[in-house]
Amino acid sequence: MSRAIVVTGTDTGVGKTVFAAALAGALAGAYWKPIQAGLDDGGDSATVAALSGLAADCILPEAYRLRTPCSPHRAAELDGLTIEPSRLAPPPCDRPLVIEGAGGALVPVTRDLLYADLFARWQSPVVLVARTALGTINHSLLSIEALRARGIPILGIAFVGDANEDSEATIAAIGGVRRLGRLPRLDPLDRDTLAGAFRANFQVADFAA
Ligand SMILES: Nc1ncnc2c1ncn2[C@@H]1O[C@H](COP(=O)(O)OP(=O)(O)OP(=O)(O)O)[C@@H](O)[C@H]1O
Ligand SMILES: C[C@H](N)[C@H](N)CCCCCC(=O)O
Ligand SMILES: [Mg+2]
Repeated sequence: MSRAIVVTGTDTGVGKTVFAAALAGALAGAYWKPIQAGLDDGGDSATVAALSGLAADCILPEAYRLRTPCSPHRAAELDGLTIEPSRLAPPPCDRPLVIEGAGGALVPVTRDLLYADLFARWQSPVVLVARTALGTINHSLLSIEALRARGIPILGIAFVGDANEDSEATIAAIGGVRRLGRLPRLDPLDRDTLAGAFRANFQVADFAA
């Protein structure tokens, strides 16, 4: 398999999907959401398809598509399904594969498996996506500690939101992680504005093998 990069976050709704779309597009890569919980808006894969400009065959099919927008372990139970961890190995792909979790790193996949446990198995570099808003220092440092405790390689932290120079620098310094960049709030948010913002605020080489 070619290189995979895992995108996790400090919380749900922090901007993982938007960041993943920008990254996958910039790398001319592929995208995989192993478990989609909540199908009303087509799910994160549909968002990435729209925002990245990648061809449909670069959006790999989810292993599980669950109806309820909640933690995957519970969404699976509500759908009467058992999530089989062996189906959650990254699929073969000849492009850089961007893999998005769900919520934060300690979200349960099943009642005895967390996303972070999967990341530890995969040993692919992880990008932590974090808000810049108040509260992010604590959420980011907790997430970094949880990843480190499991021996997960951290590529760096990507911020989303308005600039908050001190919080961003404080997290990078205390957490001992690289600040990869910050995606500003985009209005409108579309394929062109996202690609431009990624180019302006991140170095693609930081994500290359
Ligand atoms: N840079 C941005 N500019 C404007 N809107 C953004 C930006 N980043 C994220 N958003 C918006 O914030 C919301 C949450 O973002 P997103 O879906 O990427 O979060 P997530 O971390 O992937 O959540 P989940 O845990 O559900 O997968 C979405 O409505 C998205 O369009
Ligand atoms: C439904 C949501 N958009 C995500 N797909 C799943 C978020 C799970 C969060 C669980 C939690 O931390 O309480
Ligand atoms: Mg998402």
